[in-house]
Amino acid sequence: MTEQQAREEMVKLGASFFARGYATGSAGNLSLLLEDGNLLATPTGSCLGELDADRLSKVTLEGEWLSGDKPSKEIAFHRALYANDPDCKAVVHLHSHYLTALSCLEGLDTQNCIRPFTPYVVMRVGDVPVVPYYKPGDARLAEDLSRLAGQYRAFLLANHGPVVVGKSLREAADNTEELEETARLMFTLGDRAIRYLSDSEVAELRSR
Ligand SMILES: O=C(O)[C@@H](O)C(=O)COP(=O)(O)O
Ligand SMILES: [Zn+2]
Repeated sequence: MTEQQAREEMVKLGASFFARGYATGSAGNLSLLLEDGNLLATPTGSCLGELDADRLSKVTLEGEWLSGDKPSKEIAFHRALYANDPDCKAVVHLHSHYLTALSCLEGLDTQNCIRPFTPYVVMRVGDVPVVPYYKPGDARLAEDLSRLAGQYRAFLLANHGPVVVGKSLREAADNTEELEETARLMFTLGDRAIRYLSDSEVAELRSR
């Protein structure tokens, strides 16, 4: 994919998230690894529904701002994921409604906050660890994600929202949506008794 195609893909997916209510206001940020080894990221304060392909931020993996508008305040945690996960080619962070609601609950299993009850989330994402609460932009988000990177495809920032990696921005976006729909199902099911997938059913999905 050329840099221009990557820019257009980011604009298109940002607009799609926004149009369907997965992103609101200026919350959330996206990034992807360009073929030249640099990162393309959404500018800080930008609305995902109104990104401008020519004003997207270009930064090095070391964090030097090369061109475009000032990068997201979360660029450090995006960089931490690329640096520590060779399969990570794109990152999506949203404040999507149900995952953010989930991130505010007490007593989450911090190793995996989404106990599997449908197959697709296991097949596409797997376990989702919880990163403790730090204020947005805090360097500790990058430190914690550095340690978890490479072992997981998605993370839930406590009292904040999801962070999802992918081999492409499209894959990261699709997986974010799958997680958001799973969180929505959790709230829909509420206190009803759920038949969770058994360990062997989960293992079968993981070994495909
Ligand atoms: O929650 C926050 O403030 C950030 O994590 C965020 O979602 C938007 O920050 P920018 O990417 O700097 O606009
Ligand atoms: Zn955020």
